[in-house]
Amino acid sequence: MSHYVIETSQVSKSYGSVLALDKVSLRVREGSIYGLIGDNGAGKSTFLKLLAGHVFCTEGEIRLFDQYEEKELRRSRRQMGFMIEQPGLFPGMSAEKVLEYYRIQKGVPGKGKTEEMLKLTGIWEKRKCKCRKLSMGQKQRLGLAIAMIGEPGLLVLDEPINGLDPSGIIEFRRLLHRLNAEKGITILLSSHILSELQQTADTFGFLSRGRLLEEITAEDLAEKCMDYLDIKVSDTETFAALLEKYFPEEGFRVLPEQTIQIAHPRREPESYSRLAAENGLYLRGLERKRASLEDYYINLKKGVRHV
Ligand SMILES: Nc1ncnc2c1ncn2[C@@H]1O[C@H](COP(=O)(O)OP(=O)(O)OP(=O)(O)O)[C@@H](O)[C@H]1O
Repeated sequence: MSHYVIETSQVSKSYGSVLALDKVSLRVREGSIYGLIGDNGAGKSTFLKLLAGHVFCTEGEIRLFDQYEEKELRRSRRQMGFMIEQPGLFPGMSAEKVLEYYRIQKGVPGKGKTEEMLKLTGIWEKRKCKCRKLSMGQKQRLGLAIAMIGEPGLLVLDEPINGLDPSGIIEFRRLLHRLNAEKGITILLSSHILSELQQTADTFGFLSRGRLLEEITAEDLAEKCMDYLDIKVSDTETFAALLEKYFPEEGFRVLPEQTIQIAHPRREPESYSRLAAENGLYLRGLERKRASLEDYYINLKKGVRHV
């Protein structure tokens, strides 16, 4: 049975007259990498700050590791690592000293932890470098090391890939996958870079204007963001039989108007038209349709239902 480390129920947050979050009920399964997707101002940071206890909700309930009372929530947060807003990186201090400062501040025993985290996050080589001289990517890594220093079971990262160059993004993504796979850490991260989240997360939550429009697993999303080929053919029954015989691994369904739809086609469109022509069938049309995560999100915001 799935166990959820984060569960919010009908959580709302207003800043004066601005309703930043509107009845958000969201669940993060233990062991997952959850991507919170939303445009600028959608409420992502506010949601993550609520989890961190930096701001409080005006309505609703938050559960962290099954706890919901304020005192217990504070205890739960000690099992969490946060990278929300830039952590205080003292410009004149070395990366190692800064991490050591946070280790002591968090009461984590053993100087060896600092070394371990510097190595784990890939900035060991830069440990003597002053923070002001670190690149953006190195600062992000140090930020992650700070979030990781208490060996949390759950990481909450707000736009962690912001400002990283393409290779930095790839490296950071690999690092997150490693932390998830090898250390079993659950990760909740936000981003407005959809294509990147698509490669990182296994579950998605779409936030728009403070409302959670949908939660969906990567599997279901892949199904809905489908890549398919619509083939209009003179005789669908015969063509279906040909597909079964010659291309048995293709998944297809027969639609109205003499159309056969192939999901995730494995061949180039010409292969299908050739199959039809060689067997005396007349091809009336062939159309490839693809929907990206971007398309999906845009349609979701417009209220378009996906089936
Ligand atoms: N401290 C604050 N005081 C007043 N309004 C705020 C405050 N913080 C956020 N807001 C408003 O709440 C809404 C949600 O903001 P939030 O920062 O949570 O969005 P976001 O999805 O993280 O956006 P971005 O991607 O731009 O960081 C916005 O309309 C914003 O202007």
